[in-house]
This record gives sequence, C-alpha cells and structure tokens, in this order.
Amino acid sequence: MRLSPTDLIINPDGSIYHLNLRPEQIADTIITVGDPERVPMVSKYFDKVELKVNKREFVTHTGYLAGKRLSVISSGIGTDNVEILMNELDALANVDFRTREVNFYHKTLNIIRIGTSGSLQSNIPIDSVVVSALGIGMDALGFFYETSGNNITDKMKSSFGLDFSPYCNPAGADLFNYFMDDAPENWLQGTTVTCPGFYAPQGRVLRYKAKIKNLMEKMSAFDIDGIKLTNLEMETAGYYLMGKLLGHQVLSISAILASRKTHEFSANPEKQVDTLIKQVLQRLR
Ligand SMILES: O=P(O)(O)O[C@H]1O[C@H](CO)[C@@H](O)[C@H]1O
Ligand SMILES: O=c1cc[nH]c(=O)[nH]1
Repeated sequence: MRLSPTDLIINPDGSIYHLNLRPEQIADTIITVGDPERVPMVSKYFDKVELKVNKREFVTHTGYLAGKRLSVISSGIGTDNVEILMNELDALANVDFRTREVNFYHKTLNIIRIGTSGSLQSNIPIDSVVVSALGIGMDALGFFYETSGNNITDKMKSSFGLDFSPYCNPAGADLFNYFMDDAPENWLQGTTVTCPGFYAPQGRVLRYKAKIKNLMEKMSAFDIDGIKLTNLEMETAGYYLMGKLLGHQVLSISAILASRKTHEFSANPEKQVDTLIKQVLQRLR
C-alpha cells in the first residue's frame, strides 16, 4: 500500500514531518526522554555523536557507545507527543521513503523511556526506580486505536467514578526481562498510571475544585488481587499502546522524584536522573 502525501508527510529534504529525521538517521535502539534538555545529558556519555537534529520538542542525538549505535530523542510531555514520536519512528524504520510502500520485512525497534514519576506507595520511596510492567492510560489516546481494558481498568473505572475506560498494555517482554534480570536493588517492578495532566488528573490540589475527590488517595488504596497502582506519570501507556500496535519493544523506566504518600519531593532530581541514565547505558553497552 502506497501511503499518501497527507498520511505520511515527508519534508523536502527527505525527513519525516515532525522529527525532521531521515530513515538512516535513527539507530535500532532508541532512548527517549521527555525533556529536550535531557538529550545531551544522555549523549554526553556516548563515545561519539554523529548527528544532532531538532525540531519543536523533538531533539535527536545519534551516536555510538562501546560500538553500539544508539539514538536519544526527546518527546516533550504527554501521550499526544508519544503518538507522533512512535508513528514517525515506525515509519522511519518500516516504510520505504522513495516509494512510500511499507517494507516487506518488519524492523522491530528497541525503545527505552528514561523518565520521572511520582510514587503512590510508601514502599516505593524517592530515589527508587520503577520499571513499568504495565502502562494504564487515563488519557483519550486509547480511544482512537484498537486496544482493550482488563479487570484492572474495569475496577479503576468503577472505583474512581470515571466516565471513560482506561486502557492497559504490557511492556515489551524481551526488554523488560533484559532490564529486570539482575537489576539494581532500588529498581522495582510497577503498574504505572499515565495521566493526561500533572495536576487534577494526578490528584494534585491547587486553586481549583477537582471533579474526582481524593483521586490520589483512591489510586494509592486501589488493590485488585494484590495488584496495586505504583506510580503516576504522563507517557508510559501511550508508549506501550503504540509499541504493541506497531510491533516494537518498549520499556518505560522512571526515577521516582515525588512520593505522593509522604509529600516529599527529590532534593536533587538532576542527580537522580543522571544516575538512572548511567545505569540504563551500562546495561545497553
Ligand atoms: O520526566 P519526563 O520524562 O518528562 O516525565 C514526567 O515528567 C513530566 C511532568 O513533569 C511528564 O512528562 C511526566 O511523565
Ligand atoms: O509526580 C510526578 C512526578 C513526575 N512526573 C509526573 O508526571 N508526576
């Protein structure tokens, strides 16, 4: 099938519309971060950076670490950006840009999000790391793609009084097993809730009346057959949904900066993120 010029938009220089990248400019293993300023925090550990491209919130550095080609790309905040990032990475990997035809052979990318998050449980303190086994989306992205819920999302809908159904997908099993095998002691497996906002959707209280009262407390107390919701952030469920639909291995790893239970926030978020970057790169070497 030939993808039309309005479905797959290719810039005059042969790069894809938002990411501004050509197919040969991404590695098969890609680290993603939210904050564009975190991209050089990752690539400074590469032995060599061969390419730096930026457009809007999407900043890309591609290079080598111990002979392995890696890209690091920023998404900005939210699953709407993740949808663009994942679709455009997939097109770069799996579409012939000259013919606009989908390649016969599917290439699976390995995509690892290094992010930050807030913990819902007292046994997940600041300075720990959550590796998301499941990503549950409380945003609307799941409504537009073929995906489904399960007993966890059904119970979330009724317990929190939602007018919509969350969606839920697992991490890429190969990446999850690779990173969790012999993982550092402070890396914990989690069930991550992805929210369409930082404030009311994460149960924060500022100068407004939230529609759902005590949402954070409700999420924290949620339990279904011993499965608890571990942490809140804004991208993981979008990555897991798109990874499953497009056939890529995706894993979301988050530094816990906030403990919503104890109301503590990290004294040195930059150091925490830097430690996590080094741990992830060490395992990718
Ligand atoms: O640290 P990053 O990857 O940006 O992730 C978290 O931080 C942002 C909110 O401050 C959201 O994007 C959330 O998912
Ligand atoms: O509490 C937090 C911390 C980081 N990112 C989030 O989305 N929430």
